[in-house]
Amino acid sequence: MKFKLFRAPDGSQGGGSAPEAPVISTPVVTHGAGPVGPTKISARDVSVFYGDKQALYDVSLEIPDKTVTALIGPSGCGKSTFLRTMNRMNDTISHCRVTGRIEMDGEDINAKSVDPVLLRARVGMVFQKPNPFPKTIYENVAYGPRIHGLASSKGELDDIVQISLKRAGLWEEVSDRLHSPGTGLSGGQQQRLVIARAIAVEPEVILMDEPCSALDPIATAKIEELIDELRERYCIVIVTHSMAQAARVSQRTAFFHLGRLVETGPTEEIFTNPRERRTLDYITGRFG
Ligand SMILES: Nc1ncnc2c1ncn2[C@@H]1O[C@H](COP(=O)(O)OP(=O)(O)OP(=O)(O)O)[C@@H](O)[C@H]1O
Repeated sequence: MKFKLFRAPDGSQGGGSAPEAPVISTPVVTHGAGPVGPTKISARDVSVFYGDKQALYDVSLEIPDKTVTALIGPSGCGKSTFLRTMNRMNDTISHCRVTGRIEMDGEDINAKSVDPVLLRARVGMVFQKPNPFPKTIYENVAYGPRIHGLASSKGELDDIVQISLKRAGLWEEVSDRLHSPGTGLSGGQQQRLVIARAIAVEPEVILMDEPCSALDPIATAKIEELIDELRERYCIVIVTHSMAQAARVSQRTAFFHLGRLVETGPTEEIFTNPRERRTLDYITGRFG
């Protein structure tokens, strides 16, 4: 599989001169050696505007299946904006306009025929702050399958709830209190509950927007382990401010700066031998 970094017609993506190798002397632990899947999502020349203000400029990026892709870059560079284009969450912001093309499995996700609610079931999202519904643990997970008609009986729904909680690594901790409020769980457990909720509607892609930033180191480690397990089954895209986290959990990394995609590639390469000076400066903490 060959991954391309498409450049804007004026060649402006990237910019700056390539740094000289070797660039980093400290060892970086990555899962980057594993194979990546075929392209799941393909973004071409995607620009996003909030009113008159342009937040993303001609971003073109191929996102592989069965792989964790990390989006990194300084605050305000457009990571979350780009993440939201992949399940049309930007549609919910009235002054937001998206141009360019985003395909999932070769289909234009912005086509008139695509129902955004169904798209968001296929492309689930996990936010920074765990946001369980004010319902029981069981109902948090059962809600989506029920409204999408995925279970034909109570028994089937019970199975979906159990499988989803197991895949999210939470079953052991909650199997004896499924009918207690989801909001009564710890922050890390709530985040895994939210992941179970996303999994329950059989998504193909899971978008994660800084999913560990509200969690302590132990809960963070559990979520990172879970992400590593989930990648066998799903296409995962994670926005993170933590270089260490990007290096630990992802196989591909895309570095954004000032609304542009500067560089993308295998995580190990981005962290040890980036092509662009700006990437090097960011990962070595010179800005951001
Ligand atoms: N709803 C919105 N309305 C107007 N401007 C917005 C909105 N959301 C984001 N922006 C602007 O778009 C730009 C990109 O923001 P975005 O949140 O995508 O960046 P980010 O890289 O995810 O930042 P952070 O790491 O701080 O979350 C910023 O200038 C931000 O102020």
